[in-house]
Amino acid sequence: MSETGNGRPIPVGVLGAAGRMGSEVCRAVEAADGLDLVATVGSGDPIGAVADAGARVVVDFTTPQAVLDNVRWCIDRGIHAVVGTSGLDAGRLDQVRQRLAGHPEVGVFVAPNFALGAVLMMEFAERAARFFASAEVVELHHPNKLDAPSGTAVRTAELIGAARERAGLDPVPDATETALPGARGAEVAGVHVHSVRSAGLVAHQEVLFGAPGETLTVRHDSYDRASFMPGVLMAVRAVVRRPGLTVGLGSLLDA
Ligand SMILES: NC(=O)C1=CN([C@@H]2O[C@H](COP(=O)(O)OP(=O)(O)OC[C@H]3O[C@@H](n4cnc5c(N)ncnc54)[C@H](OP(=O)(O)O)[C@@H]3O)[C@@H](O)[C@H]2O)C=CC1
Ligand SMILES: O=C(O)C1=N[C@H](C(=O)O)C[C@H](O)C1
Repeated sequence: MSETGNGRPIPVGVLGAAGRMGSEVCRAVEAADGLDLVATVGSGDPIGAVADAGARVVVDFTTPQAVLDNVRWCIDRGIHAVVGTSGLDAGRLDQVRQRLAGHPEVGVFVAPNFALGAVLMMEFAERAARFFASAEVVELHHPNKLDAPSGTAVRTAELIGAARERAGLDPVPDATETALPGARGAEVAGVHVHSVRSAGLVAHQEVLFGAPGETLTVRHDSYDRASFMPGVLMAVRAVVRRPGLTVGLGSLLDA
């Protein structure tokens, strides 16, 4: 099946190919109709291999430190990018937008979480936010994760914070006067975010809402990295038809 309209499959390169996510993405691309895995790049390899191999889309699952340079490199060479790596905060996304301005034909697709259930969990949390005085996010991950809080938790807190602001809610009630450092977690957009790291976990998040007499818990669990693959493949197929920056998988689910 042709994904490009030219009768040929989309050539795909993967950055971070030896990592937990990168290796899963390589297997998923190889097994997917209409996609062709043409280059796999690890931390010791030259990124130029993806251009040499003719990749039209690059998937990046590297590190928060490496990702921005990788994305800029792709944009400058007219290669579309699908980015799952965390660490592209609002300021860094602005830098991506600026770079794209000089390459209007290129698409960059960034999603803090490619699991469809996690996307829905964020949407449900955003919808619930205005009805509850209290909101806290607890994210739980495997102990090899480099960043805390997770990109998903930061994005969720931002969505909740914005919804609370639109609704004119007061700050979350909290009488804490003394606390050990970190006891109340990190604060993102006025929402407390707690990070748990434990062997046995993959990627999990709970959003706890509270109002007088009731609580609502919205929870998502990724038990296996296979959970991220349908979203990654969806983004790879979409990005060739979507110039500019797209953030989040939500827009694809409604298409
Ligand atoms: N959006 C989503 O749905 C998801 C996002 N993530 C995010 O993806 C990222 C990767 O996670 P994970 O796979 O668990 O991490 P890993 O550490 O398992 O993999 C990262 C890989 O990238 C390699 N690497 C580092 N720098 C470069 C570079 N400049 N070029 C090419 N390869 C490089 C590393 O090599 P080496 O080890 O030699 O340094 C490593 O093999 C994280 O930021 C994580 O938060 C994870 C899961 C889902
Ligand atoms: O490092 C991980 O594993 C994950 N990272 C992403 C994040 O930071 O939100 C997505 C998912 O939580 C898995």
